[in-house]
Amino acid sequence: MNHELKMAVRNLNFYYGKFHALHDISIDFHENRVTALIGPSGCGKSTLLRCLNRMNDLIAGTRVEGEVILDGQNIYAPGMDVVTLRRRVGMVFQKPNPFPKSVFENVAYGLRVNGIKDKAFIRERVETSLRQAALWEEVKDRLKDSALGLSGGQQQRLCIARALAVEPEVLLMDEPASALDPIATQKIEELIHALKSEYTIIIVTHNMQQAARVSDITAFFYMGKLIETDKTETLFTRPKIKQTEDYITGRFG
Ligand SMILES: Nc1ncnc2c1ncn2[C@@H]1O[C@H](COP(=O)(O)OP(=O)(O)OP(=O)(O)O)[C@@H](O)[C@H]1O
Repeated sequence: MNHELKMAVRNLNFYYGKFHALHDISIDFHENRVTALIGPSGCGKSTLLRCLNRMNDLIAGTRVEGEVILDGQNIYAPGMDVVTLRRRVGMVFQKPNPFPKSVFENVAYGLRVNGIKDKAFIRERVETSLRQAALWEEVKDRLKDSALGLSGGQQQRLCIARALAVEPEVLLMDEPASALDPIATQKIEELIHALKSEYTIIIVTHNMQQAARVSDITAFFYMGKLIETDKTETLFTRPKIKQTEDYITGRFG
């Protein structure tokens, strides 16, 4: 598989008002790799994830310094089209958040927002995305039913299908399985594994076993700082920094 550099964060500082939430973060994300961001609650994992598609722009009083480079282009440079950026860098949230619309319309939504009107194309994208999200077989006979009638695990796979429909290049996942039972969690983890052949995936997780299972690279954060990044196996078996070791052995956090 090709592991070209896809995104590079360079000397990123992030502030919520006066609160300095991320300190001088530099990290690379590669194609066809899953990178897990781990660390105790409040260490800045979700903040960093939201910096990668400028979701934090929506929060008043925030400020960013440094660069996030996507295919060689700084996403914070003036003139960057944020709608295009968010199409290229899709996001799945912690709690499944389908719209109160049909299964079909949930997946078609991003295409319609992007101005696509070709019905046959939309149908094809909806089916392909639902297949990629391993949900097609379960919903193919209920495409017109409300998405709110699906189980929590199905709703989360629907949200993944919705993110995939617009053909993103990078997929950001903020604790995508934390609201799900073990069987639904396993499905999401299998899905992440299958999707990495096509995407660059960055996942925030509280669950260290999950990070160990799904990711190739793990980054450990503590109090807004990136402490250590390594191959997942190395980070969990031979961490180089004491804080990482204390965290993964359960001595704090
Ligand atoms: N909208 C906001 N306004 C002000 N401060 C915020 C906001 N969102 C997050 N913070 C603060 O920024 C810091 C990092 O939060 P963030 O949510 O990124 O951490 P996290 O590592 O993802 O935590 P968790 O694992 O609990 O979700 C925390 O101190 C948090 O209180």
